[in-house]
Amino acid sequence: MPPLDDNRYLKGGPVAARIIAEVRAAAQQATDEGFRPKLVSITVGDVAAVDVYVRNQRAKAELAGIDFEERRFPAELTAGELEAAIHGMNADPRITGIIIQRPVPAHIPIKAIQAAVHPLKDVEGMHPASIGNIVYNQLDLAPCTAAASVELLKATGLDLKGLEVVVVGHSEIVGKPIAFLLMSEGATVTVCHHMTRSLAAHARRADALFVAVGKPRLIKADMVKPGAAVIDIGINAETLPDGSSRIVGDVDTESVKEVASWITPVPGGVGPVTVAILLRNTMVALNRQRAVYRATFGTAEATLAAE
Ligand SMILES: NC(=O)C1=CN([C@@H]2O[C@H](COP(=O)(O)OP(=O)(O)OC[C@H]3O[C@@H](n4cnc5c(N)ncnc54)[C@H](OP(=O)(O)O)[C@@H]3O)[C@@H](O)[C@H]2O)C=CC1
Ligand SMILES: Nc1nc(=O)c2c([nH]1)NC[C@@H]1CN(c3ccc(C(=O)N[C@@H](CCC(=O)O)C(=O)O)cc3)C=[N+]21
Repeated sequence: MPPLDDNRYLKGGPVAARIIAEVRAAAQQATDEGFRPKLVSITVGDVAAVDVYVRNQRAKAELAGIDFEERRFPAELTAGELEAAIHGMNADPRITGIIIQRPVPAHIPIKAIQAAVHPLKDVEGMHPASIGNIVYNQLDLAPCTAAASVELLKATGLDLKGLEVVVVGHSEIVGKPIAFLLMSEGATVTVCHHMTRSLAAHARRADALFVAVGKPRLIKADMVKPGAAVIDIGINAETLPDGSSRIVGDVDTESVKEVASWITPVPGGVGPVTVAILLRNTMVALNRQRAVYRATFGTAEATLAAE
């Protein structure tokens, strides 16, 4: 197997740019028709892991023509206060999408908070009703990182039907939805986690390996099948001996790139596509809200014309 050359790096930039261009056209059209998309990001407390994400959300939303507002709450906020703020946003017609940045402080029950977001404004697909849609093979609004990871695998041109895929990590927001999305596409999916007996034995069977654990260099070259596609979802801050810090993934890219046929770099891989999918989801949510307006206020003729 030849070592990976430069164009086998599965870069997120071009995939993200294509998605953002599509979102931009859709946002422009919706705005012209009187439905301006607006995404609100909720952060509770100071979380370094969220800062990069929110900064990129703001920058790309601006590029796509989507209004963006960041609402930062103090770490002492109670769950009740946060729920009340979310209910206010649900009822505000100017706000068309809401994302709750994770993690939130331990005293706030994240599941209850995600369920407080109205499903029609749930741009991250984390409301139980939204995540349930994925089980029913309705895939147009999936959790952003999971959808981004699958989008990158598709960019290899590999046929997902019958593809042997291993997902390492089974969190609700990343690993599990990846497994469901891939099952819907016809892949044969194995999910590994911290109790898996031989991670290496499973990982080595994979034609496509997804890694979402949060442990730098967990996946080494001897755990990867020659010619596989490796999607590295990890975003870990690493401090260098000189005191500076950088972002690394969960895969030992230096060694794995000698074995794999495709590998997503960190940074520059899944991250930028995650942001693009969030904006695409914002338009999916807006279109669902418009369908409700049409169904509620449209005359029969107008409803037919819009279809
Ligand atoms: N690129 C992006 O857009 C995003 C990147 N991330 C990054 O992805 C990574 C994972 O995030 P997230 O899913 O939220 O993290 P979680 O901590 O919620 O989940 C980690 C998962 O890894 C599993 N795990 C832990 N140790 C091992 C091990 N030794 N072998 C196999 N599995 C193990 C855990 O299993 P168990 O529960 O059984 O312990 C758990 O399912 C992080 O680095 C995060 O920063 C996250 C969101 C977005
Ligand atoms: N509800 C919720 N959903 C998330 O998806 C979520 C979250 N909370 N909390 C934090 C983590 C982390 N995360 C990132 C996404 C993109 C980049 C990103 O764009 N990274 C770029 C830029 C890196 C840089 O500028 O240094 C890259 O990897 O190339 C980073 C981090 C999403 N997360």
